[in-house]
Amino acid sequence: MGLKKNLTSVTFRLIKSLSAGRLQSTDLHTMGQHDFPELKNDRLLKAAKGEAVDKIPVWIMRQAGRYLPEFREFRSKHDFFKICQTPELACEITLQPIDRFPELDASIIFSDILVIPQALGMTVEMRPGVGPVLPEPLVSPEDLARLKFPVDVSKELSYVMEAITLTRHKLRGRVPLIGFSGAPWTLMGYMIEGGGSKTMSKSKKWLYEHPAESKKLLSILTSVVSDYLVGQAKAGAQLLQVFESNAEYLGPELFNEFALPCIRDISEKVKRELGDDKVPMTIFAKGAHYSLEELAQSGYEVVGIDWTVDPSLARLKVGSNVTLQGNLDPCALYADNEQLAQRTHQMVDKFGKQRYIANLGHGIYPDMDPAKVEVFLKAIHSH
Ligand SMILES: Cc1c2[nH]c(c1CCC(=O)O)Cc1[nH]c(c(CCC(=O)O)c1C)Cc1[nH]c(c(CCC(=O)O)c1C)Cc1[nH]c(c(C)c1CCC(=O)O)C2
Repeated sequence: MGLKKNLTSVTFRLIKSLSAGRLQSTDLHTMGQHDFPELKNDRLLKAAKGEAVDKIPVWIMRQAGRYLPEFREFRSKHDFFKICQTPELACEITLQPIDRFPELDASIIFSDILVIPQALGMTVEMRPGVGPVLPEPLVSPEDLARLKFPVDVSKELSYVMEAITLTRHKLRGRVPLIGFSGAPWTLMGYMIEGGGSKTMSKSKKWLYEHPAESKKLLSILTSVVSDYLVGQAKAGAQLLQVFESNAEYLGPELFNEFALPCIRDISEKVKRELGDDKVPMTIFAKGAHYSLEELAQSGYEVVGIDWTVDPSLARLKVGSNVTLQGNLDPCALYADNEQLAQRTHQMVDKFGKQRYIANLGHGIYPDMDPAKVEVFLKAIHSH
């Protein structure tokens, strides 16, 4: 019943986009909610569920981005968040790496983790050469009153749901579509620091100085992130990845007290809400090598690891009930082709072919030669 209502409202918004001239009429014809094109490449989903695969599935974090000349060309004409907010622009960027690299086994919707602080009423700008800036960060717990909560994500972030539905159609079943969100602690960090930070000391200060208010903020974020992920799955995302990119600033104690409970709550809420329409979920907590055992027990089918973690040790820690994802050093793509292929093969040897999704250990760097991506992808598939 809830699902039906949600789908109807997504379709309604697509029709509104059409009448506003944002979509072509041909888009609407192919947009029946229950007739997505049949998936032709299900390696990613099979590996996530622990089923055998013919080849190791591979994709790349930040695969749609500045290392692609076609992205830079597109970006020179459009504002970053304008792309995120315009379904057909987000769709076009999502498809760029898929069109270029036939070896990719997954697409990830073009967006950003910082659309959540925006939905909560905060201003976020993407400044060239700087990265994201939140000009009015949360300074003290009184600032929590500034957040617009509760928030109806199906309204505030409807553009992401529309982009997902449109992209599922435009992919024509070539590969599955991944939806994503930032995890609460990582989002809290940006909201307090006002952007990136080398230490996260302002947001860590909150954890020590205002633990109850920190938990309140984290619980607001947990609720919004859960609704957001449910909405993405209903709109057509076939796997959901949660990015806890700032786990590296916490040690096991702070992580277990503040970040992990939210990560657990999110998988539980999302799975409960989706019921029979559940999709596999991935947790990527960058730098949380100290918590791999706990992460493997936190309700996610896939645990992503960064490049500092040895794959064999990670497997020992997580056991055999989860799929591992990762973890080539993004800088290994600067090596010559032969060395890159060799290092990629060594990595796969350590992970093994079962319950494994190949990726880099973090996002690809903007100055990377796209030809190196092809070497990496081919080395995975030829293994
Ligand atoms: C921490 C984080 C952010 N955003 C994201 C994370 C988690 C993953 C990670 O740890 O890298 C996630 C993200 N951001 C982007 C995607 C798109 C999908 C994809 O992976 O292809 C995804 C999955 C686009 C983007 N997000 C951003 C760009 C580049 C901005 C530009 O085009 O000017 C892209 C393509 C900007 C961004 N957005 C963010 C930062 C710190 C930056 C600046 C750093 C940088 O420039 O790479 C916040």
